[in-house]
Amino acid sequence: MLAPPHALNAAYLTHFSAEQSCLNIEHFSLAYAGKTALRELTLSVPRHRVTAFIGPSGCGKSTLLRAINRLHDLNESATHSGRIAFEGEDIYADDMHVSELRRRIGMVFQTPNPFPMSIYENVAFGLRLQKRMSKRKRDDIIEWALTSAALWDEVKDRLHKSAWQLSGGQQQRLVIARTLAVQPDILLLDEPASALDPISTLKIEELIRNLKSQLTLILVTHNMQQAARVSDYTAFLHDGKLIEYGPTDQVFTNPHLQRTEDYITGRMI
Ligand SMILES: Nc1ncnc2c1ncn2[C@@H]1O[C@H](COP(=O)(O)OP(=O)(O)OP(=O)(O)O)[C@@H](O)[C@H]1O
Repeated sequence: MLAPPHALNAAYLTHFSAEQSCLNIEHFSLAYAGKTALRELTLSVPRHRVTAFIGPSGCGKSTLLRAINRLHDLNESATHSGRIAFEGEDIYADDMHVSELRRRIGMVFQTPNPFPMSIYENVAFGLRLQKRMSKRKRDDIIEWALTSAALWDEVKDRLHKSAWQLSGGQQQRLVIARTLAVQPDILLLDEPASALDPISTLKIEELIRNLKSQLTLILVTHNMQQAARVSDYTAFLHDGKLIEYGPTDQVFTNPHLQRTEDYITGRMI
């Protein structure tokens, strides 16, 4: 059991201790071509929990998620200050191994993006980098990843068929399986169900709830019901700032701040 969060720096900004959290964002700011997108964010993310980032369009949710995965590295206009520490290590340190960081912190995007290859090869993709792995071991991991992504039963008889023959919802679960196969510690999900039908969306939500026994999840969503259904903690961002952060039940039923309530009840879009 996770101990209750402690050391609140303000009643509406929950803070987790170093033992409770795997990711610590400290005074992190980011600008695109000098235009500020994130302002002095300080936030810690608890292990084996689902944390939702919510807020109006343009508030910086995806920018923050991409910063955690160092996806701004190739964008010369993006500049940042402050620190993001993963298990105590500064992810922007000069000696950080970025591909290893991205193995340990996987990311799934809004639109399913399976590679143009078979279902099996999609999940095997990251494992092929580990040259010494036997086929038997690789097959076991592929079955485990597809089972964890709640897809195994639907694809076990057609593993060598093209991934593009799957439905959109199945493709998104395949992408999650591909990410899980390399055994990340954190899974970042950027509106993973927004392109899917309601039934596929519910499957992804169930999957998210089940996966937290294995890893830590961070979910960006526009869908308030989805955040309420799947997350344990919710961070509300507005205009690049962290406004309120706390247990999802509390943020949704009894928020501390009027601005949070206005957003959750649809009075602020
Ligand atoms: N690559 C980029 N170059 C320049 N500005 C960007 C870039 N990406 C995002 N922005 C700007 O940064 C701000 C935050 O955008 P971001 O996409 O992170 O917000 P968001 O909360 O995820 O929005 P949405 O919910 O609409 O996806 C916005 O003003 C956006 O226009």
